[in-house]
Amino acid sequence: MSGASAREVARDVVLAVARDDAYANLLLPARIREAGLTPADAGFATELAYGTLRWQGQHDALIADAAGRSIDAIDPTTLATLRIGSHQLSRMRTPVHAAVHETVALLGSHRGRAGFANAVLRRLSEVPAEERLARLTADASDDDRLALETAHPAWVLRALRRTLDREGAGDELGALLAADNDPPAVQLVALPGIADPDAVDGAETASPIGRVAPPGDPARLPQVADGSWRVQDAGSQLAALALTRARPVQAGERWLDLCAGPGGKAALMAAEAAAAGATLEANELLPHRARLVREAVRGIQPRPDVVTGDGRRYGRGETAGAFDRVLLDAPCTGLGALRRRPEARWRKQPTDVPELAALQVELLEAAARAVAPGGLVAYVTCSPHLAETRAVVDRAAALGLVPVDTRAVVRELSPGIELGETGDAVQLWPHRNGTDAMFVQLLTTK
Ligand SMILES: C[S@@+](CC[C@H](N)C(=O)[O-])C[C@H]1O[C@@H](n2cnc3c(N)ncnc32)[C@H](O)[C@@H]1O
Repeated sequence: MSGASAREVARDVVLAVARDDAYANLLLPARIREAGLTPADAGFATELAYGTLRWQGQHDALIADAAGRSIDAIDPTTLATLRIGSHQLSRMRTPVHAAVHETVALLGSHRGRAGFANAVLRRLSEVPAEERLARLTADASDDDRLALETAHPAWVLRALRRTLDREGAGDELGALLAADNDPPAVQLVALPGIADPDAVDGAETASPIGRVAPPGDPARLPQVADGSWRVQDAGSQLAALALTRARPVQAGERWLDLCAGPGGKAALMAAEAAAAGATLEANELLPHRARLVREAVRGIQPRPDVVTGDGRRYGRGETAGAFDRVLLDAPCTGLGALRRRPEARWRKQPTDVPELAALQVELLEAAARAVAPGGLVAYVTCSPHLAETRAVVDRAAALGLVPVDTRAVVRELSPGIELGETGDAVQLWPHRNGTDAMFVQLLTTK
C-alpha cells in the first residue's frame, strides 16, 4: 500500500472541508480517482478522511492539549495534517512510526511546520487518548464530558437528549451517540412496479421494499446501474411510503413533492404514482438540485413534472387545494443523518435551528393551502430536533390540519418495527431502527 498518497488524499479532503467548506462525500471519490489509488489505498483514505472528520472535535481537543496552544493558532494545513495523525494514533491502531513519520512527511521540507507536527504527534503517541481525555474532562459537566468522548458538539447532544427524554427513552442516548459514529451499511430500495425486492441478495431493512446492499460499490450492481434499484436509507423509504400507502389511491390523484431535491423520495413517489394512476409534481428551489430530481425520475413513466421555484408560492391561485397528497420533506439541520455525513455535526450551528424552523413553518403553511380537502400532508425531516419536528407540527392546527395516526401507518408498512412513545408521530432512530433519525407526521384537513 502506498500509504503516503492515501494519507495525502485524506489530509487534502480534511483541509478542504475546513478551509473551503467542501463536502467530503463529493470531494473524496474525485480525489481518489485523480490519485489513481488502489482499492486498498482508497479504503484506507476513506476510513482516515471520514473518521477524522467525524471525530474532529475530539482530535482538536487532544491536539490543543499536546501542542499547548489553541487550534486557532495552528495554520490550516498543519492542523489538517495533525488531525489525520491524531486519528491514526487514537482510532486506527496504525503503528506509531507510520502514523507519525508518514503523516509529518506530508508537510514536506517546511522545517518549522514539520518539526512542530512531529513534536505534537510524538506527544500524542506517548499518552493514550483516553487518559488525556479523562484529564481534560476532569472538571467538565457530564454533558461536556460525554460530548467530547463521543465527538458530538454539546448543543447537538443536548438536542438529541431532549427528544429521547420526551419519549421516555433518555437512557438510549449513549446507544444513539455510538450509532452516529458507526458508518452505516448502504441501503437500497426496489422501485415499486419496476423492480422486484427479492432480486437483490441482502438483509431486510425496516422498509418493506428495501435491502441492505451487498458489500462493494453498489453502483456495480446491474439493478442499480439500470436505475430500477436506488441507494436510499430505509427511513426515507418509510417516510415516502407512509404518504403514498396511508390509504388507497384513487386513479387521477395529484401528488406534490414540495422540496424534492435531490430526488430520492420523488423517484419512489413517482414509481408509486405510476403504479396507482396518480401524477406527481416535484418542486425544488435550487436549479442544480432540480436537475438532480429530473435525473432521479428519468425513465419512470409517466414522467413527473419537475419545476423549479420556492415552495412557499404553492397553495395560491390554481394550486390552492389542488393536491391530494403533499410531501413536505423540509430543509433541516440534518442532525438525524450524522452517521452518513461525517463533517455535518461540526458545520451546523445552534443559530441555524430557528432560521430553519421559521422556513419549515412557512412551507407547512404552503402545504396546508395546497392540499385538497380531505387530502394528506406528510411533514418529514431528517432531524430529530424538537424545534424542527414537534414545534412545527404544533402549528398545524392553526393551519386547518389535524394529525393522522402515523405510527399505525408505519406499523402496517413495517410490522414489528420498534417505535417510541411519540403520540401520532413517528420518530425513527439509527440505534433502534437502523435508519436515519427521520421524523414523520401525517396530517389531513379538519
Ligand atoms: C431535505 S431536502 C429534500 C430531500 C428529498 N426529498 C429527497 O428525498 O431526495 C430539502 C430540499 O429542500 C430544498 N429547499 C430549501 N428551501 C426551499 C424552498 N423554500 N422551497 C423549495 N425547496 C426548498 C433544498 O434545496 C433541498 O433540496
